[in-house]
Amino acid sequence: MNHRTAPATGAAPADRAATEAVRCRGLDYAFGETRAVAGLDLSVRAGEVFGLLGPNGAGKTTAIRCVTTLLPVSPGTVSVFGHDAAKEKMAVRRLLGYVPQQLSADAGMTGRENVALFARVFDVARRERAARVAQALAAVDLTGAADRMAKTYSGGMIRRLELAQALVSAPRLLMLDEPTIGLDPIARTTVWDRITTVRRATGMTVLVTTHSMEEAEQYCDRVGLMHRGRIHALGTPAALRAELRARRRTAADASARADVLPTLEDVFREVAGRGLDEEGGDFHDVRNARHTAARLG
Ligand SMILES: Nc1ncnc2c1ncn2[C@@H]1O[C@H](COP(=O)(O)OP(=O)(O)OP(=O)(O)O)[C@@H](O)[C@H]1O
Repeated sequence: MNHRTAPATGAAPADRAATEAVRCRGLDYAFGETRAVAGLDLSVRAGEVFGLLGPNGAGKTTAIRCVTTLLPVSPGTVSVFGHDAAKEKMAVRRLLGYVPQQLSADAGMTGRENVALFARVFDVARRERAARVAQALAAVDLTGAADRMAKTYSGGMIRRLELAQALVSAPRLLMLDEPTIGLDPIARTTVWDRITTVRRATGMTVLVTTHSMEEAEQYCDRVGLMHRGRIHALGTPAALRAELRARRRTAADASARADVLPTLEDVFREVAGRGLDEEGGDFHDVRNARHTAARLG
């Protein structure tokens, strides 16, 4: 196993607050007998796009929900830009925008009303609200459809609407749980284009969970491979692939594959071992639709 930690680990707490957007140490979370997160150590650097990858049930959503303060942190510690998620919940919530897996837009309201609701919930100053709502809708290319009911939107538009809801409070940390699940390739690209553009303009940090190796390679600065509640490998996609090739060469792997640059999926399979096949799971997304749970907001 190759588990590297971010350089910020040894920094003084004040420096960390500026350079480390998310810091989890020894995070554990269990649903009854199921230990969903099991001693998670994770550092997300300020300004990066960090991808949390892993098969179904790896614990990604549970870990993200601990960072959002929606689930309690115990045992372990979680901080967001230096604010403790257990002790300073409101300070943490003010710093982040969260796009959950579950649908969070209300079909019976217009796009603008949906975003305005989030602006109120997230305490955007009343006199700034209309402008900020318009700005968030423009950032996701929904200005033209803003006054239509959300029930008339396509899946891709709904996802962009949810992105606008998360962006309206101008978060320093945007957390997205499988943002492109169920979308066609063009809608996926559009969602990522919008995320990338806003990040470039604002310098916000992005923490995303995904099953898509292609998206991780293309859009994430670093990825953490999560399996059974912990990160098992961490680095840039290119570094992780190069390291696996080096390991195969060192192991005097006689097969031709020792010369071929492995894919990110190869890295994951090596990290997770044979457990994936034995459990009948797969690294690929086994769902092609999103959960339709009650609205979050
Ligand atoms: N509300 C819950 N009650 C009971 N068990 C849960 C609950 N939520 C998650 N779990 C269990 O915790 C484990 C981790 O689930 P989690 O949703 O965090 O994984 P994940 O990596 O996000 O998976 P996916 O890729 O399918 O979204 C799984 O075994 C899951 O069955």
